[in-house]
Amino acid sequence: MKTAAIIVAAGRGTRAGGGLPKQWRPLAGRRVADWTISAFDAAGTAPIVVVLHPDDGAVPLPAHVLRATGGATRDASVRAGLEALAGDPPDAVLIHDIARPCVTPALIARVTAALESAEAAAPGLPVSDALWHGDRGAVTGTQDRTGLLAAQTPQGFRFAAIRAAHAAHPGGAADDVEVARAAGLAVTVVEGEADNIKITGPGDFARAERILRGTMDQLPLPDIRLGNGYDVHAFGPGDHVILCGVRVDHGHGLVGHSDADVGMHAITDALYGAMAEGDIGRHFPPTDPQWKGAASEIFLAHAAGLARARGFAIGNVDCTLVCERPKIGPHAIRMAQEIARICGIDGTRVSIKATTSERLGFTGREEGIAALATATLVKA
Ligand SMILES: Nc1ccn([C@@H]2O[C@H](COP(=O)(O)OP(=O)(O)OP(=O)(O)O)[C@@H](O)[C@H]2O)c(=O)n1
Ligand SMILES: C[C@](O)(CO)[C@H](O)COP(=O)(O)O
Repeated sequence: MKTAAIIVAAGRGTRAGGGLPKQWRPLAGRRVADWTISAFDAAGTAPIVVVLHPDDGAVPLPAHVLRATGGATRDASVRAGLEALAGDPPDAVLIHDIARPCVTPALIARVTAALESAEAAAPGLPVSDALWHGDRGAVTGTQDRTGLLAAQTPQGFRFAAIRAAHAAHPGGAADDVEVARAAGLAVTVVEGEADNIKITGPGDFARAERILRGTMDQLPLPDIRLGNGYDVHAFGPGDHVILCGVRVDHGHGLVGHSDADVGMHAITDALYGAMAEGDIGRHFPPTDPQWKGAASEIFLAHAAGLARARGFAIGNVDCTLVCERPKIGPHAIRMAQEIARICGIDGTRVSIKATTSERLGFTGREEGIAALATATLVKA
């Protein structure tokens, strides 16, 4: 069943105060809105429509999120979200307040699952406090709480049914369950979550922050590995060198069993090192004639593939080439692009730089080139 989400975000958050509408205020390191949207991403709900106030049209949102312009009331904003989806209608839709950033993917999944057999489903929690009527600071009566539930979002519906229900409703509903019931839809109650609070007043930010930070503490730490690599190749006869996959004209070539790409070898060894998998020599023995003159891309692609197979993403690669000549600067960007292509990562994660050794040592005497590399591997 294709289940979309409408996240209503066109309110001004007047009760929360603070100058900025509450959905754009910071909370535990990101905006309130980012927490809410990422919970739906984590639950695999797509597409997601965020309904914005006309003044917020330019607010940054993740690229995959659809935008709609809301109205003067919550139900008008929901209708705008429904119309934004109507061109390519989903089977079902979850309607959620952006002001509930502590919603969990598990709750979203419960509501979604309930829609397999119900025309509408929404989270509710039995009211656990006693209820009073009050007037000007005085209790004027009590209210029996038997059968009372506190209503939460996301509230889920078959798309065509809730669109028709909203079209027929005169407006002024507290939530979409009220609209659905007015149209005669049966609504199944799904167990809500006490932490799925709606940020309403100024004090709710601290409470939501405590909830979210608690969630973050329970997340397993990412598995981060760091590897280094070092390689040297001597100059020999020739008219070019291959460095990080790029041919560079030079008065000498580099001597080696393979194409002698010293930079790519150092990077490959950094990846193997991060996995405690030895070095190139272990995987591609120099005594094996099949690797004679081989393009070093084969080695790097193997190390990157092994990392992927073990569930690691390459976080970044940093390589320093040590030589007086050839000059690396004019080729560094192309080298980084080539390494990124072979590793299957974004070019911004690769750095290729160079230094001379101030004419000292074998690199200073231009007898060869050395390369050092560092790479990180990350498993979430
Ligand atoms: N015209 C409106 C009013 C409300 N909402 C959304 O409906 C949700 C629940 O509303 P509420 O918590 O009352 O938010 P605000 O209207 O922003 O708050 P306030 O009443 O304090 O101004 C929020 O995600 C809010 O952005 C909306 O999309 N369009
Ligand atoms: C939709 C809702 O969050 C369900 O509890 C609630 O009705 C929104 O209330 P508000 O009056 O817009 O704050």
